[in-house]
Amino acid sequence: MAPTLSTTQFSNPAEVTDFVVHKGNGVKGLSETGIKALPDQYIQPLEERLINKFVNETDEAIPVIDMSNPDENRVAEAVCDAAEKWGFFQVINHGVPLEVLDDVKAATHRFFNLPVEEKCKFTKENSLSTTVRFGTSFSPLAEQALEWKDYLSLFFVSEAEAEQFWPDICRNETLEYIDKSKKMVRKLLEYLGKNLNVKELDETKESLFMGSIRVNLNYYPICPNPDLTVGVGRHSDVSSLTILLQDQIGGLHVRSLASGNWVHVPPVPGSFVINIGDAMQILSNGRYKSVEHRVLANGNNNRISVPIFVNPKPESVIGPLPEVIANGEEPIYRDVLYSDYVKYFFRKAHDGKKTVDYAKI
Ligand SMILES: COc1cc(/C=C/C(=O)SCCNC(=O)CCNC(=O)[C@H](O)C(C)(C)COP(=O)(O)OP(=O)(O)OC[C@H]2O[C@@H](n3cnc4c(N)ncnc43)[C@H](O)[C@@H]2OP(=O)(O)O)ccc1O
Ligand SMILES: O=C(O)CCC(=O)C(=O)O
Ligand SMILES: [Fe+2]
Repeated sequence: MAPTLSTTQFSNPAEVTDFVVHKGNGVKGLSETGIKALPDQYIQPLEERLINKFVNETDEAIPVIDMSNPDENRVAEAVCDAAEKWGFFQVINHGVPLEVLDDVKAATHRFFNLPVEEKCKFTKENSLSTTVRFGTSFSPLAEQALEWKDYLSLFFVSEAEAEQFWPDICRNETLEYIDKSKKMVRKLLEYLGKNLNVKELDETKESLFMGSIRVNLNYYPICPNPDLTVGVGRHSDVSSLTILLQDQIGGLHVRSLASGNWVHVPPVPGSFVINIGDAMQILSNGRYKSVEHRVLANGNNNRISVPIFVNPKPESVIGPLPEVIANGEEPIYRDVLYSDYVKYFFRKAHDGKKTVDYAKI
């Protein structure tokens, strides 16, 4: 007979929520109890789970771009083309030392392997800074069905602030990861900007495109019934650009704009997955696409990923760039305060591409 919740240490779903969300054990703690059946609150509606029906592993793949190609115009063209047609691509030979990537992955494992009392120092309730937050799922109080993921979210204010508030066990590696990725991020934004008639990344444009940085350390533990739930539900990022480091396990899927199929993003050692976020979609007046993506849960392996969300400053007003509108295009988005946009995103469950409607005219 299949095990049920009543055959585990939990006698009802509320006890599970208390253990995972309120006591801070996360889904990692739940997975490590040896739980054999997925608790009810993790069961996603059918339409959110039937991913395999729409996955096309062979015909479609997001572009892989070699950033070391000496023909820089070709690289820029490939980046802009992928941003318009896919909203997603992978980069190899990007100049970020592989050691930095290995170190931040190891630091992620170290953080999640801390005892629960240590991790709990960084929950929303306990954290000494609003820039540091350890949590689970996405927005547990707003969600009908929870997601099988724990995270540590770190908003960069300054080295001194990080020194004071970020967890010791992963601070230096995360700061180094941000620092060493900046050159690549600037290059990508320069390519994307030029194609929108933005001549240079001056102070104003820098603040709009890359005025704030958030890094999440994501942990997806082994799941008892991966087909019934998700690691991360369908969403688009609210960033301008996301730089994602994933390990070798796989599970990230992207919605193809051409076919509507879900396309797997295969792990490529030493690469980054790059995606356009909502802020860039809005700034480019819809030219670059912020595309739906999701992460499957996994029944055999723990998985980690480390996205850097490159964002406008919270106090920036974002709307279609004057350089884009100058060509006579009708703006399809209004001006919105970026922090309002992000709050709107965080206060509801993942809902595919609906956040961007907040800024639609
Ligand atoms: C977690 O799983 C995720 C996350 C993601 C993330 C994708 C992204 O694209 S993240 C990039 C977001 N951009 C920025 O952070 C830069 C701009 N930042 C800001 O404007 C502000 O820092 C702020 C995020 C709006 C927070 O401002 P603050 O004044 O402190 O507002 P609060 O009232 O504290 O928060 C508002 C609301 O959001 C919730 N929240 C805040 N931070 C986080 C966080 N890091 N993770 C999850 N939720 C967060 C907070 O709880 C508040 O909601 P309440 O209901 O509690 O009021 C993609 C996919 C994922 O699965
Ligand atoms: O873990 C992944 O591969 C993607 C995570 C993600 O989409 C996010 O954190 O926004
Ligand atoms: Fe995402």
